[in-house]
Amino acid sequence: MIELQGLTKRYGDKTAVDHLTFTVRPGVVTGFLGPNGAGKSTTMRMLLGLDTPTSGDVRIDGKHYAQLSEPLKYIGALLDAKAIHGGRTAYNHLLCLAQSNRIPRRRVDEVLETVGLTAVAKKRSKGFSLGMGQRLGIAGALLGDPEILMFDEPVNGLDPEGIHWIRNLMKGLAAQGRTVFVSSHLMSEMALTADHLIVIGRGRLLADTSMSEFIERNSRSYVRVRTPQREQFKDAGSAAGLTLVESADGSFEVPGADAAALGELAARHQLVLHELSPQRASLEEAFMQLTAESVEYHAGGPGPVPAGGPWQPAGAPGQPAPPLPPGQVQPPVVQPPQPYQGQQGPPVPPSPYQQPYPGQQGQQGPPQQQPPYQPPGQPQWGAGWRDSGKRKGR
Ligand SMILES: Nc1ncnc2c1ncn2[C@@H]1O[C@H](COP(=O)(O)OP(=O)(O)OP(=O)(O)O)[C@@H](O)[C@H]1O
Repeated sequence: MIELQGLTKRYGDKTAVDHLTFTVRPGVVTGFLGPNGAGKSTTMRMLLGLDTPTSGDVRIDGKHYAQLSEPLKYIGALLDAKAIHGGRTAYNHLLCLAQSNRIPRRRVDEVLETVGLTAVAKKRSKGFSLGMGQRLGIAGALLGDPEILMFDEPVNGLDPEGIHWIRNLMKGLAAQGRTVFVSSHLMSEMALTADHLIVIGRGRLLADTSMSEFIERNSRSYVRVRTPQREQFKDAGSAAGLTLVESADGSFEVPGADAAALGELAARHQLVLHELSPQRASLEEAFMQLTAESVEYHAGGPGPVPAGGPWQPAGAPGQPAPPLPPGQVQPPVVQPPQPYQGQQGPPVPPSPYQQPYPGQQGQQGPPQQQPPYQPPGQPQWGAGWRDSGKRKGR
């Protein structure tokens, strides 16, 4: 578990992290989102003791990072894939990490196999592509078989197969009851991976809620209707007290409507429908809606949220988001995460360790959104050396 209490970091006049209080719980993948410069990396650095908080506190399983002996056995992190000694081979890089935390040498081979880098283990990392560097960073995070894993933009530079692999890896680690905290700008990927979301903007907490609640609260749902009898449908809808918004493509958007009721309305008036589909915003749309006021670095051209566009915050249908006074942010949306699956959920699947990533040795990847690696009877790596008393400081 990771706990932040009033965590604040100032660099001169700049407040990078502003009184952040939240808890990252085990058993779920928690996504950490925010626009560029929101303070995600600074928060993660403070967690690992790489930056000192100006005020507030951050703890890992109740301890400060500096209090952990052999910290790789508690928390594994990938912050910057390029932050490695380029002259070292992948194997030696991991061996150095392992030896500094009294992790057995055989574990290096295991994590290299897990991330699919065995074939290049003896190559210097300075020749690695971005994706290979990411894999090496992930291997380092997994090295100590920690209960807490933290990844800053882990899919950066990974090919589609690699993205699929890391998604399943993270879900599998969470399903084992571990704490998985991951930042990403790839909203489509986050939507597939994270169960819970922490969203920050300009260093402040904007939301701490489940994925579904986040999308529901920060977007508007509607039903799309397409009919060749547009005028008759308009009349029938108006008579029923519905608001019909005509789209440029000729379809109607009916906010707050129930698709079944609309179908029955059309049937009563003997109207032909070519489409009747409930629409829900994507995570990306909900994210842009919530963080619109917090974006510091805009590209040229129109802003990130279409003014008066179809997506409006929940509770204000048909109205653009009201501007906030300077220096203020929306009150955070805070909802407790789902119960720890390790306690109340289905049995925890075996460790993914020792399984090469999909594509290695011609293996097929597991189906999307399924726990990834379920080799029956596969021993969980780490149990041996942990039980033999080598794990210190717990
Ligand atoms: N060492 C530093 N000195 C001064 N300012 C810093 C330092 N590190 C970060 N900042 C500033 O703090 C703010 C937060 O930066 P941070 O890198 O944590 O954001 P981020 O959410 O990780 O952004 P991105 O998504 O672009 O990686 C930014 O305005 C950044 O310029």
